[in-house]
Amino acid sequence: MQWHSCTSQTRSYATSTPARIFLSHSTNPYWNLAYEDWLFRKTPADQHILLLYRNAPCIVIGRNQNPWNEINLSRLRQLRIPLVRRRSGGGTVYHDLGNTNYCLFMPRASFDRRQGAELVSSALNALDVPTRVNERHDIVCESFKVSGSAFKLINARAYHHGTMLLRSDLTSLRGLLKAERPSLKTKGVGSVSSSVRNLSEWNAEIGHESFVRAVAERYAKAEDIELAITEITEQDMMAEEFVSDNRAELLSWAWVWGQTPEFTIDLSHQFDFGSLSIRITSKHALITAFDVEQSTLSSAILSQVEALGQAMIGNRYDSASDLTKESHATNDQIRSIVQWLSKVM
Ligand SMILES: Nc1ncnc2c1ncn2[C@@H]1O[C@H](COP(=O)(O)OP(=O)(O)OP(=O)(O)O)[C@@H](O)[C@H]1O
Repeated sequence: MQWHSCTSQTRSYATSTPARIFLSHSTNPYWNLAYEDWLFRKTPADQHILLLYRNAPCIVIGRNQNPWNEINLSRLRQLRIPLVRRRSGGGTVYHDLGNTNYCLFMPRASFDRRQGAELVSSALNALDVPTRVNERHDIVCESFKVSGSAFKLINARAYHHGTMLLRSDLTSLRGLLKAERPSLKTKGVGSVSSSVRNLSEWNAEIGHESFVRAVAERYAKAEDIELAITEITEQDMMAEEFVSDNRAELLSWAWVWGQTPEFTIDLSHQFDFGSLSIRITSKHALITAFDVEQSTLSSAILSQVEALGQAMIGNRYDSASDLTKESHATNDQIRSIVQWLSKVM
């Protein structure tokens, strides 16, 4: 048995498996997240690992979040940016090649919510960027958020992963994330919106390579290992059946949308011909109820609205707008209601 001592932390522990550092060359979020989960579940429980990766533009939501509450979905579709649901909790973040992610794996017994962020922040301080870790365990620079963190703990294992805004497209970031909709009630987790900045504002030279190098060096020192980075390609990932299966699950509708916690949405509108308030309930992203709460519509129109609502039950919430568009409404009033619904749902 070997003892690893930490030079920069107070932690000291016994391990039989030396710490390792991996750098992914894939920029595909599904492969990277699947590989991250493989490292979490399939490496020895006592092993400390650092994984670094970055993704092509995508939005990554937390395991228990509601995409309709977090994202400007029409903009996401317009920009053809994928929506990815990760396995850890926490909020919604934007990724692109200007954002590098780190993931620190460890035995649960050595897990500490702050330590990982402190390590990354001290690596940045060595690059002359004045970062610090705030009370939410986010890394901030002055008062601006530059990194967000999430954690996962299962049995004897834990990880802490985080983003790092080096030179991301902040206009896309802001345009794709949206304020929560007060009319949508959910048991899911809401994001905590912050003012974000890129680290390039403090260090014009900083980029993926220099960040990777600085964090890897700091980690090697803390773990008392030689600095050796194992580079991983998509081919390496594909060779592991667990990773391929995991990636397929991350791509599935059942995971991306179907994991959405139950929610209700209250929608009201004043039309020229009367008012309508409805409540739609959704479970596993399927419509489970459509209730008219209040209406001053004529009884003929109201019964058509109710029939439309009944037809929507059992359908995916994300296909409801198509369904309403497809309804062959011959009546102008119904057509207006259908158009309104397809816009606001
Ligand atoms: N790549 C990013 N890095 C840092 N902050 C971001 C990024 N993208 C978006 N943000 C900001 O972070 C907010 C979400 O923060 P929240 O604390 O809810 O999630 P998080 O737990 O930090 O996310 P993660 O777990 O992925 O790090 C967004 O509303 C936005 O203001």
